[in-house]
Amino acid sequence: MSKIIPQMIAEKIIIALDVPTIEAAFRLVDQIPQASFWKVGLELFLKAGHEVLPELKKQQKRIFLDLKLHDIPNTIAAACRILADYGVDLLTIHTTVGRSGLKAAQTALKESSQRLGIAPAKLLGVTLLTSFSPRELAFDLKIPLELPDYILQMALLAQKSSLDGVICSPQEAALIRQACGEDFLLVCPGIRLPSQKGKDDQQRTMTPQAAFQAGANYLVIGRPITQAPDPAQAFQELLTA
Ligand SMILES: O=C(O)c1cc(=O)[nH]c(=O)n1[C@@H]1O[C@H](COP(=O)(O)O)[C@@H](O)[C@H]1O
Repeated sequence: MSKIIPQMIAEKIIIALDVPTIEAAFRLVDQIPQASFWKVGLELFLKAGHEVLPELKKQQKRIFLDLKLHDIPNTIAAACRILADYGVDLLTIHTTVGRSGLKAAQTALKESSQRLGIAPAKLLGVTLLTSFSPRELAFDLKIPLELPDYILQMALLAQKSSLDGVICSPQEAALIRQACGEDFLLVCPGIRLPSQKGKDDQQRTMTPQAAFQAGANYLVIGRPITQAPDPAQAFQELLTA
């Protein structure tokens, strides 16, 4: 029988609701009552964001709204003013929008939340998607930096632009933690057990334990839990492995 994971660890796991319907989303939420932090990404947001987000809040779940914004500063700021209404806990933007776009997003979020009298979402910059390999960075994107150095530069840009933290693979967490300090939030997708490695689009992965040891504050886990025959059991097993 698997061990029950301590609540303190369970609260640091964000489960990705990458499902196409509101019914499928709340089936998962009901199946794993110990999970308190859920991620709504593009798929579910586009289908039913205006229903899912208020319902998650009603159930007192914490919410990571992962829309990975990427646009010019004026458009991003306008989107952030609208998104602030949802009162989510975390929100993502691509760090490659650059310093003015990152600052515009953070300012718009803070001003709108203040107006609404709610805590602003913490804004996280996506450094480099965990589905990228070093080879793709060099040969497809033609970035003339080693992958860890590129990601470090993106994290430093996010920090200089007043973001609260970044999304990075756990493989880069220790490097970013050392450069950006203890208060900078590191949220890490790309979580796989050794037996699950190399079976899908995730390229830069680590186990949950190793990711926490590397300095991650939160882990984002999707398919290893949501596509398992028994999601609640998979949640327990992943964190006690
Ligand atoms: O921003 C994200 O959450 C994200 C960034 C990234 O670099 N890689 C990444 O996988 N994600 C998200 O994290 C989740 C990972 O899901 P699984 O690969 O199924 O565990 C997905 O919802 C992705 O959209």
